[in-house]
Amino acid sequence: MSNKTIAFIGTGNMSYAIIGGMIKNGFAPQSIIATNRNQDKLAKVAADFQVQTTSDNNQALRDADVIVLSVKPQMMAELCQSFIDSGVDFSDKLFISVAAGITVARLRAMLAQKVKMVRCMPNTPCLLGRGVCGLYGEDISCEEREYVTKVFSATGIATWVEQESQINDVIAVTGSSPAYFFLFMEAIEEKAKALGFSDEQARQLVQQTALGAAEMAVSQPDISIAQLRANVTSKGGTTHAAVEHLKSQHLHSTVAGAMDACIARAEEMEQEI
Ligand SMILES: NC(=O)C1=CN([C@@H]2O[C@H](COP(=O)(O)OP(=O)(O)OC[C@H]3O[C@@H](n4cnc5c(N)ncnc54)[C@H](O)[C@@H]3O)[C@@H](O)[C@H]2O)C=CC1
Ligand SMILES: O=C(O)[C@@H]1CCC=N1
Repeated sequence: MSNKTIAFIGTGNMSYAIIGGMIKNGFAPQSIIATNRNQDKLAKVAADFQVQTTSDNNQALRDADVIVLSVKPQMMAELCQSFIDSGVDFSDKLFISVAAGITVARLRAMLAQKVKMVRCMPNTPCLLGRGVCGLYGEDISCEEREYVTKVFSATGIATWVEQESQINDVIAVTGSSPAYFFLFMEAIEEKAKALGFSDEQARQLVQQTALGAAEMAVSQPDISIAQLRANVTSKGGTTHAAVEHLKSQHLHSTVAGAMDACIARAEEMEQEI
């Protein structure tokens, strides 16, 4: 299975990141096909990673053993219908969907076949090999599970969940959460500029601090994140004042509410799409 060809159908932000992680971690470019309707996007992925590219999804469907469905959820039904219309026999292919809010049952209905199916919930740091992917599979062999684990381990941490509903929890915890961190960084950057730092300084200061904080957590797994925060917080000092303000504004419940909203939206999409 590890010699298989894998095709990414709709290579936008997310698939570009997964392909980048795979290439960085030793997957052969010739074993990867990227498709897109947009020629500029195909040219970029070809130039950056030397993978095969085509705007012909049906050709990719025919040539690959593993098909990664990575268009926006709203485009999925149309894409699946085009596969059916192509006449290509895809009954024995392994499908992987990275789409939020579309269940295995719905994907199989769209493809009009009970295909082997994995749902994967990745995040964009896959590009750097620092991603997290939640995985859930139905009717896949041990060998296929191993292959999928190998692909997504190349992009960071890959973890299987037992229940499909847990994929929505993964979206809230890791799929969408890079955006929460970026939003926090944006807020600090904006205030740094208001305090008079240049755009370049503000960007450098915020990104280096975010990186440093993340590396502190990663390099000291025995120290809780709460303790790392406490270590910055001198009694009666400046950080204490800042943290108390954030707490008074209900930061924890705001974040929990955001994650609940994320899950609720995924559940809503499951009904809509
Ligand atoms: N961006 C993210 O952080 C994450 C995205 N996802 C999922 O990944 C999927 C893709 O999201 P993004 O990459 O952000 O979107 P995107 O819009 O960047 O990429 C989708 C690409 O598909 C292309 N496309 C659309 N229809 C096509 C067709 N019929 N044939 C060939 N190409 C076609 C578009 O030109 C576009 O470049 C979504 O289903 C989303 O739920 C999952 C986890 C994280
Ligand atoms: O916003 C979205 O719907 C996708 C899924 C997780 C991250 N981006």
